[in-house]
Amino acid sequence: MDMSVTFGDDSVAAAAAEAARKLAEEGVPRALADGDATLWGGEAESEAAIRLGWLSLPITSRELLPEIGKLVERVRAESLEHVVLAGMGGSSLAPEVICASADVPLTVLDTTDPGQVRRALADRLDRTVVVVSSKSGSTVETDSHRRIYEKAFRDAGIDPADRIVVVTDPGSPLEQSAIEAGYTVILADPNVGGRYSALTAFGLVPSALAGADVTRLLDDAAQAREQLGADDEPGLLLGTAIGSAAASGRDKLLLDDSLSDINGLPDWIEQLIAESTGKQGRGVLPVAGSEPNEAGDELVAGIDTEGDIEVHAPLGAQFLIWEYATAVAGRLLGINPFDQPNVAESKENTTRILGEAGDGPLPTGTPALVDGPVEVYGDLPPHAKDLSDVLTAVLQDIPDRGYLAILAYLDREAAFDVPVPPEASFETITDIWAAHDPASLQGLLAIRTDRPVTFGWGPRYLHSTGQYHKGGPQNGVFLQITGAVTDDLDVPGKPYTLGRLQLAQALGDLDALRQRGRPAVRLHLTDREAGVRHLLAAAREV
Ligand SMILES: O=P(O)(O)OC[C@H]1O[C@H](O)[C@H](O)[C@@H](O)[C@@H]1O
Repeated sequence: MDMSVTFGDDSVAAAAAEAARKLAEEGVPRALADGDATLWGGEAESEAAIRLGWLSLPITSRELLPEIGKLVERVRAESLEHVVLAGMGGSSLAPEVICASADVPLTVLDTTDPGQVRRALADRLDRTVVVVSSKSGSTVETDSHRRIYEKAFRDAGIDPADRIVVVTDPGSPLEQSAIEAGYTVILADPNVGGRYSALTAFGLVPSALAGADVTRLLDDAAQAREQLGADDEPGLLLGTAIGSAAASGRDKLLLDDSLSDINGLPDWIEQLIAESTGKQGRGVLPVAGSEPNEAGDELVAGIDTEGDIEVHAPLGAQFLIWEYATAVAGRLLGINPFDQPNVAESKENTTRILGEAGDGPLPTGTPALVDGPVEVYGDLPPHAKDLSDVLTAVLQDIPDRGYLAILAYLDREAAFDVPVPPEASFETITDIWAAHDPASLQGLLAIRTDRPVTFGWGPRYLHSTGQYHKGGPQNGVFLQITGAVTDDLDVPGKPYTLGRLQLAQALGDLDALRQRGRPAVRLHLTDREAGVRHLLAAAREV
């Protein structure tokens, strides 16, 4: 099995080797492989002591395989072929990449967009099994999905207990309610944090149900594990490369997987790196979905692809290598790589906003400008007369060494619903999709600045890069996009609809960013499809 970290940039290689040599002198690689919780300082120790279980998962998770095997058999016997995963951040990013790489279908719900959830509900409900995954058991999005599916099943005369599988930590409120409801419950290893949980039940259960070979994943990870602790091991070199580059100012980590057979790993790495390092005004900004632009603060990590650093390994091994690397980089950066101290800020704001609004409208404020189907909220320069001016102003606002984050609280799949001509070539079809996809904004704005431009779907990013946005360096500029909801969805047992929760989440994060003095503009699409087209057209004019 090819498993290596190599370097396309000699200076990065030299700095990584030097940092690795120093760590080896201190005995760090071995100590980390053995699960030493003291490596990140006294303040981090108590958390680290219950967060290093990922080091042994390639072995310990094998114990889950018989239980998972039985579940897969039952689900197959009942012809439940549509696997839906409700889970945020660490509870869905790994299964998403595992299934995409294995080319098996998995519907991931990590959204509060009513349209996106409705689409999943409308798809083969009679043959759907839903995995409700939440480590804490209290994540609002996942709780909402569970409630919505329970009702949908009941309305269709299906017993939810036959269709809902819960993955959670022992003792969580979800474990309790799931047992009471008679659901199948698979418990995860509580000594592993969400973003390190790819090889726990959180990664394995939905992936196995969808048809991925999870034994192979553990086998590949086990091979990577055998090397941990050695002085020239891939995870150590990757971690020292990332940590030493960041210390010398190359703290934007561009993730390039364009030549890899692994599908979508950057989205998983993004959470791992952003939540682990982005705190105390420090951190490494992961950038997924963007071309290298050779800015001085950029470091390109290629996954089976050329880069300043290149990581070659099968997926199971990639997980472990990146986790070990992140723990190493955390030590070099002087941060605790196992907490996420600023994620809660936006959640608390959302709860407050919903509570204060009661039944009334949410506090959206008044638009500073309206351009066709797009309302603009935020402080704009006086000369801004239309959307192109707004985008220009936003780009000009990015400080030296800063970045732009586009945050879209929209339906991630809406672009694929746009009708295409029956005889259209694949190229034409992808062009049509791109013309309706809010994510196209990333590329359109990236070519107009030498600063990194990131793109995140809300509320998904709140559980990933959201930590870095708030806890990392004070150099981000934020462009949030929200949209009018035409067909909302009730959240059974809750006073809000999904659409109202989605908007409150956007407003909650906007508040958290502004409270920290981060420049943030919100664009609201009063007609989503027309709004996206208008926005992309405006970006082309910048
Ligand atoms: O698995 P859950 O407890 O539902 O948590 C899902 C996600 O929520 C939080 O926002 C954390 O910051 C993430 O690290 C975590 O992966």
